[in-house]
Amino acid sequence: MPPSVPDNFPSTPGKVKMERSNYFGRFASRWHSTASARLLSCSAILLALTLFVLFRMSLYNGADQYLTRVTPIPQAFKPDHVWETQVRQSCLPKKSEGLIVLVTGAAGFVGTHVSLALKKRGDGVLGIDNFNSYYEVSLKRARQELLEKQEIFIIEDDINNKELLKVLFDLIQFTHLMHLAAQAGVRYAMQNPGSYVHSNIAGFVTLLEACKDASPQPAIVWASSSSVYGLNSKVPFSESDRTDQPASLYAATKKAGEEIAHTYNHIYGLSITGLRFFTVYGPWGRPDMAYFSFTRDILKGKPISIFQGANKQDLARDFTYIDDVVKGCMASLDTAGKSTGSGGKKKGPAPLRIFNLGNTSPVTVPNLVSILEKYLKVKAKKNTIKMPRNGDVPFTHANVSLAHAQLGYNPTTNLDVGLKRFVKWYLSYHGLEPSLKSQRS
Ligand SMILES: O=C(O)[C@H]1O[C@H](OP(=O)(O)OP(=O)(O)OC[C@H]2O[C@@H](n3ccc(=O)[nH]c3=O)[C@H](O)[C@@H]2O)[C@H](O)[C@@H](O)[C@@H]1O
Repeated sequence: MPPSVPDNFPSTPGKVKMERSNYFGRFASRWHSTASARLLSCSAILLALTLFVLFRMSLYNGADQYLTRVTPIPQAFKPDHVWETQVRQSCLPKKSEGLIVLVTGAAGFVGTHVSLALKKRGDGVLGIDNFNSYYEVSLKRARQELLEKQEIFIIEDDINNKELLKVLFDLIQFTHLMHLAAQAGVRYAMQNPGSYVHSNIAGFVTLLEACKDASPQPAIVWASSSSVYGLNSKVPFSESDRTDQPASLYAATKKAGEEIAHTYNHIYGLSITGLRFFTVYGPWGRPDMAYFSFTRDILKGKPISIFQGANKQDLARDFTYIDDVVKGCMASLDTAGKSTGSGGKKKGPAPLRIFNLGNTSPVTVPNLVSILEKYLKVKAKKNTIKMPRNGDVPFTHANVSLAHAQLGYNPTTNLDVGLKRFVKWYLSYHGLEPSLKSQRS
């Protein structure tokens, strides 16, 4: 709606305005002297009014479209008995002193693996995921099936639904929030920037608001990203290195998350641990990532593009295997100190931590492709092209000594071993190797 102008709104004083009104006065009085002129001026006013209304409507619709896509209005949430029972059962720990963890992005790659690991050791786990179509929803559904087999319930909703979160936090006293829901992908940020703001910033704040209001407040562990190091050229990347040069909007939203975490820790006493993941890969992985899309294209005989940096330098990533990352996540949950506030009030200082979870040995993209060729037993059709200016960084390399000292984090899977396991899963999942089909279940 156009903003209404109050009656007492001061008009711009001065000479120009006076002259304009006099001119229009004289002009109008001449025209209004005949009936036909009066008719003409009425039609002109009507036409102008119609055009103005149409113009405002088009503006409003445009904005509204944007708002509904990026910030859906929270739906009134009314839980029923069946829903409550599913939630309570899923949250029930199977061991004494078990954690009660809300996992966001539970149908995602890391979310699925962490949920299963928690459940396996007897913790209570509840998932939430909006099942968006950034990549194949069928893969997310297949992951959900895996979780359901282990009696893990996933609520299908958006983390921005604060009414749902209120009901949930009133119903269950979560000991921990494992926040893995995010708009991932470095390069997609140029196509759909709004989705990064929606999930990685607005969604995170909505969750933190729910956590700070809870009594007792849960401890929070969440996924930041190695991309926050951006154009940092000091290697390996340490947590104390500069992170003020993000190269993509994705990286900028993750960096914003780290600053937001500081604020909620400072004001409300929330215990918050951020984990900077380094290009996590493995079975049940993300189809938008290079190792996954290369596998698909190599098997289809389609050419793949290998990006190169300045001076034809190969790009390199500190590819980190999913099982190592899961261990880092579990250790972060186990060592997270308690939040100190309750009902929105801070009672004392709480831990605020940040850790690199990488592999410590970067591998170039051409090397990654060679390993895939070996296990797929197919030669790739390679196009080597200059890295597009789309937010990529030339290399990543983690220093994990802090995570090692405080979490006992110790990555043990190299890229060769990890990709062998990935290829085995990929072929089995897609029914490309009948003998492996039985292992899928
Ligand atoms: O660790 C991280 O912080 C990030 O890791 C990955 O981002 P990225 O490292 O770009 O992973 P891929 O998209 O799998 O790309 C890996 C490498 O392959 C290169 N690549 C990608 C695609 C392609 O067609 N060709 C190509 O050479 C990329 O430039 C990059 O060097 C994830 O996609 C992010 O969500 C995550 O936060």
